[in-house]
Amino acid sequence: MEHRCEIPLASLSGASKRYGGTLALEEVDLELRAGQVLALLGTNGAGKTTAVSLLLGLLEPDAGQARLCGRSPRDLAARQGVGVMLQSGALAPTLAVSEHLDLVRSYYPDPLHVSECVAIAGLDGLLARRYGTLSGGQQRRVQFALAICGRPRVLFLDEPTTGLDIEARQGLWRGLRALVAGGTSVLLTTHYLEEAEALADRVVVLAGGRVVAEGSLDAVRARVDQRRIRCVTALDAAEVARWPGVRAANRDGGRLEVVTGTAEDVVRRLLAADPALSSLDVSRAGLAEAFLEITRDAPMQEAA
Ligand SMILES: Nc1ncnc2c1ncn2[C@@H]1O[C@H](COP(=O)(O)OP(=O)(O)OP(=O)(O)O)[C@@H](O)[C@H]1O
Repeated sequence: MEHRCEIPLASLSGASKRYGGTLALEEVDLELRAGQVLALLGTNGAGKTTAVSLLLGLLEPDAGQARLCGRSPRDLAARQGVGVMLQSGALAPTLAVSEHLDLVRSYYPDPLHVSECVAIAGLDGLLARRYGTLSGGQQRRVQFALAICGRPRVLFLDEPTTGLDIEARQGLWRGLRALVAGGTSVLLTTHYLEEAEALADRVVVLAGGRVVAEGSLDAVRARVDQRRIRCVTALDAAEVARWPGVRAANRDGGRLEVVTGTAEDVVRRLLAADPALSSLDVSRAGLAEAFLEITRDAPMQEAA
């Protein structure tokens, strides 16, 4: 592999960024290491795009530091081998998809073959189409192809599957997994929690410009370690919701669904309270619940 760079491939240390009265990022630390897929999760306005912009040198931090391959992100050498797909991917509408691909491929010494780009990004039948005539989802796939066509060592994807239908989203995930298997490291931002669950080794959860959780998917889940209990019972949901350790209890037809951090205690109490209880199922709550739990108490910070 040519010129390997220092790890971490991308990092923020103590990075803060303010837009006028809004503190968009406050003392954020994060690292993307070789071989990783890091998902930056957060609700609208959490600071994800700002973090990516700092890492790419599109913005300068007010305090702290951004590094790309151990260098300033504004250093051309740092940006070599980096592929980028931002949210606002304005491309010439009158050029054909194949012309866009040829143009961007020409910037790189060893680009992917057009057929590889088509296969990875799902561009079958689109090469001859003018970019401006494509649907939003098709345009997103072209932007993805342009981000990967230079065989990037590091790929930044800012909400790559926003606007894609389920099939297209899963197609992009397959393409991304193929790249990762080939050695590409990825930092992606997403609102889609299942996207982080499907792709990422590590997650950083941002809320109000601060990192509120960081680690492996399992570690982030363990941080809130919740279980979902489902069962068929006549017990009253409102009453169960008041039991110690119960975060939520809701009824869905004949089934009761309980979210709790103390599953064993709650199961014991459910069985004692209703000997006729049946169809008991206990599962680990998904990242969605963990994420909501973590971000609930971290509102956006506005300066006075
Ligand atoms: N150019 C700007 N001028 C003023 N405020 C900005 C600017 N860009 C972002 N902000 C504010 O900074 C905060 C963080 O925005 P950012 O775009 O980084 O969040 P995000 O997590 O990417 O959100 P989304 O998921 O909606 O894209 C928000 O409150 C946003 O309104």
